Amino acid sequence: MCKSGIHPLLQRLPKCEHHIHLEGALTPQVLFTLAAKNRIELPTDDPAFASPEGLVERYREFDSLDDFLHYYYIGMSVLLDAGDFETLAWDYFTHAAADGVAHCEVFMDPQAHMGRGIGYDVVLSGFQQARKRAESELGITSELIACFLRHLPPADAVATFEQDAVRESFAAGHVIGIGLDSSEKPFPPELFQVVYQKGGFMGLKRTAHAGEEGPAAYVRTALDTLHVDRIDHGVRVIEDDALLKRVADENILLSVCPISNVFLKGVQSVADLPIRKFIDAGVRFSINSDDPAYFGNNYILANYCAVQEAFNLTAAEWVAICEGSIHGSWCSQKRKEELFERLGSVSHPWLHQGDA
Ligand SMILES: Nc1ncnc2[nH]cnc12
Ligand SMILES: [Zn+2]
Repeated sequence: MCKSGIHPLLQRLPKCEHHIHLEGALTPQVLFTLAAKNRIELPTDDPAFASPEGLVERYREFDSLDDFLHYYYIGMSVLLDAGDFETLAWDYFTHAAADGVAHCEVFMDPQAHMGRGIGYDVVLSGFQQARKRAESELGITSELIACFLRHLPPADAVATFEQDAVRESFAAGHVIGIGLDSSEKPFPPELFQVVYQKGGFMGLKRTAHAGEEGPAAYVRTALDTLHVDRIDHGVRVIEDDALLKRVADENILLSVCPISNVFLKGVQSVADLPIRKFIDAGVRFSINSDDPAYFGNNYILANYCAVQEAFNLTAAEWVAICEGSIHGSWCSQKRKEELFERLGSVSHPWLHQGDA
């Protein structure tokens, strides 16, 4: 909870989350519980793995994206059966519900599981089970996005895309889009043109991490060569005026993750992010948690609060951010209309009483 007078509004806003890696919702507690259940031996040469508290401490001092990813990939080694994936996703959905998420579009990393012998169907069925339950018990709608890992060869992404189970999940609409994540700097987006072209032929939605640690130029090549509909992070677009204008003109949504950027040392503090500049330039963006279990257990509302404490936005500006998040979502038009209606009823009194 933040000290802002508009905290109750922030809590109640019907939020759309577009940038959350389900594997990044694996808390140290759940990690240890699943490791014990599945008899997975955690690394013995790293004292951080001695206890959940040790991991909590270690997660406070990541010095880069790659330092975090090292722990992220070890962490997911405890996920074996469909129930484990369901447990993980359900844990995220309950936090999301508490924070006022109405709709979310969640990432998964199939190659990271298939590469250690876990079937795509196992991963998918666990996540699907949790999604169904989230809709019926929590009223949260969701979509699933399969990310390709940019530290693996582009041919690996293509081979994964071509697997029958993967193609079937796209064709059936169980997975509506593709993304690109993992280590950014040495792996520019254009390396992955072939798999994105295949995604385009299948009518999939497309997004890619770009401009997190990598340069603004990666945002441009993601747009030009991968034909993405949105950009994950994208904060370094601020270094290129022409590109910033293009992102605004083309209504490209940036899925910004403020607390993640601080934990991974992209910026020193949330106040260093270009939030005010994005608003002034008419850039559409949403605010997201990225890997909440690794970044201080800060889910979406904590990210909204961190932005509010740094930028002291008005109620009208928050409503505009939420409107942009709904417009930029990949849900049905009918669902968007429901979300707009909820936003209108929540925001109405605030917009008429001015900012507290
Ligand atoms: N913030 C991030 N950037 C790139 N890849 C990721 N995978 C999980 N979180 C990520
Ligand atoms: Zn991410």
